[in-house]
Amino acid sequence: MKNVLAINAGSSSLKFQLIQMPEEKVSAIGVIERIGLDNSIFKMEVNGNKEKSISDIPNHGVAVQLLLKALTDSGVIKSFQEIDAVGHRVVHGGEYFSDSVLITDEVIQTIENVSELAPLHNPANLTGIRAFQEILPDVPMVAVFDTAFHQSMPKSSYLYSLPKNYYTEYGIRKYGFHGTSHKFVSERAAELIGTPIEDLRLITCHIGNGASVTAVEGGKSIDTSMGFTPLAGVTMGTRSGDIDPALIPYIMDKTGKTADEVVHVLNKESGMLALSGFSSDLRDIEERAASDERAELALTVFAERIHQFIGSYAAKMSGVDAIIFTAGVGENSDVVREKILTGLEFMGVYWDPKLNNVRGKEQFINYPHSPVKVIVIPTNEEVMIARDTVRLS
Ligand SMILES: Nc1ncnc2c1ncn2[C@@H]1O[C@H](COP(=O)(O)OP(=O)(O)O)[C@@H](O)[C@H]1O
Ligand SMILES: CC(=O)OP(=O)(O)O
Ligand SMILES: [Mg+2]
Repeated sequence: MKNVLAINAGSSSLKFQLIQMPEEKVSAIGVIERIGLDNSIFKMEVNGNKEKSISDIPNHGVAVQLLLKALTDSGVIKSFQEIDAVGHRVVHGGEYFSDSVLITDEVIQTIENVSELAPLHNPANLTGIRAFQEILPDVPMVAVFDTAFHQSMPKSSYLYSLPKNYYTEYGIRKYGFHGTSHKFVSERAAELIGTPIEDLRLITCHIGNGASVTAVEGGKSIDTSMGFTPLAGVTMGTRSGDIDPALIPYIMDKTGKTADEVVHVLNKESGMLALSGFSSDLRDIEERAASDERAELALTVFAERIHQFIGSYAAKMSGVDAIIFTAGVGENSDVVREKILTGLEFMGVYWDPKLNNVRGKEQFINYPHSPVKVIVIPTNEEVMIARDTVRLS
């Protein structure tokens, strides 16, 4: 048996799960938020017991120390020595990684080199890796990339229609993200359907705060809605998704903002937050939709973009065997799923409103006679991280 710690480090947060492998049993789960601010929050759940504490956690190094101390204090492990390996989510691996990898100095250098491509995510991931290296120098660590699963995309999907040297000199291309989740739910869908994944055409919809849709043919990602960065594709919580690129200089001109400031607006002040005018959180928006026109319109835009991607990927694969919904919204919102699926009957999608009334658990929501299956599958990026960590450490 091995104890694997799966880490998802953000700029101001650190999510963790301690997982017993190969049983895939979660022995502790938690999150540290507001790192670097005052009143940082530490939350952990062990065997159904929840604990929460507030203190100032100035950096990720201190957060890691606190996390390890909490794990030993709670008795899940007796000492740090019982942690056999640590797996880290790394958002951007560029074209260097088509699989997870054991972390070496060279790997860290490469992740650092591609940080420019994901300035919101990679530096935070690296901070997490370094903090663990310092405290657990002899424990093997593995990096699991959001981009890896999408490295199978053909050139025709990942090349932008731009001068060739932009790709060859600057690495400008579509990379795609949430790959760990798209891979997890496609493998699980094949198991549930009972058909080898090699024989399936799947469309996986990861709809959380960040959202992306992927075409998975024969178990491989062949196209995905996010792009060079996680800003592209469908409308998200605070991200615009696809817009006309000519808007950027136009907005700069009209508002006096710099390019960086406009990109910040597109990442943090757009999407559902901008459309609804009050929240990026889907629960808030659903609650008000009946009485608030802007909230209802936000829901419609959100669902319509995903609906269109499904049509486009079905065209690309000359058909689809199953559509999969996952992540916070995909797993929980029958309202959004209904809006996305309505009107897809022309391509053989027949879904049952009764079965669609489901939250947070695996369920087929199509009628038995539907040629296209529709499945809700809770994602589990952490267990994927733990599996790869065991395989590579
Ligand atoms: N029961 C629910 N009904 C509707 N939406 C939900 C529900 N639970 C969570 N969500 C939505 O899921 C989103 C967060 O998804 P999540 O996958 O946790 O995002 P991320 O990992 O990107 O932070 C939020 O918009 C939240 O409102
Ligand atoms: C890559 C990405 O968009 O991740 P998240 O949804 O966690 O923000
Ligand atoms: Mg997520």
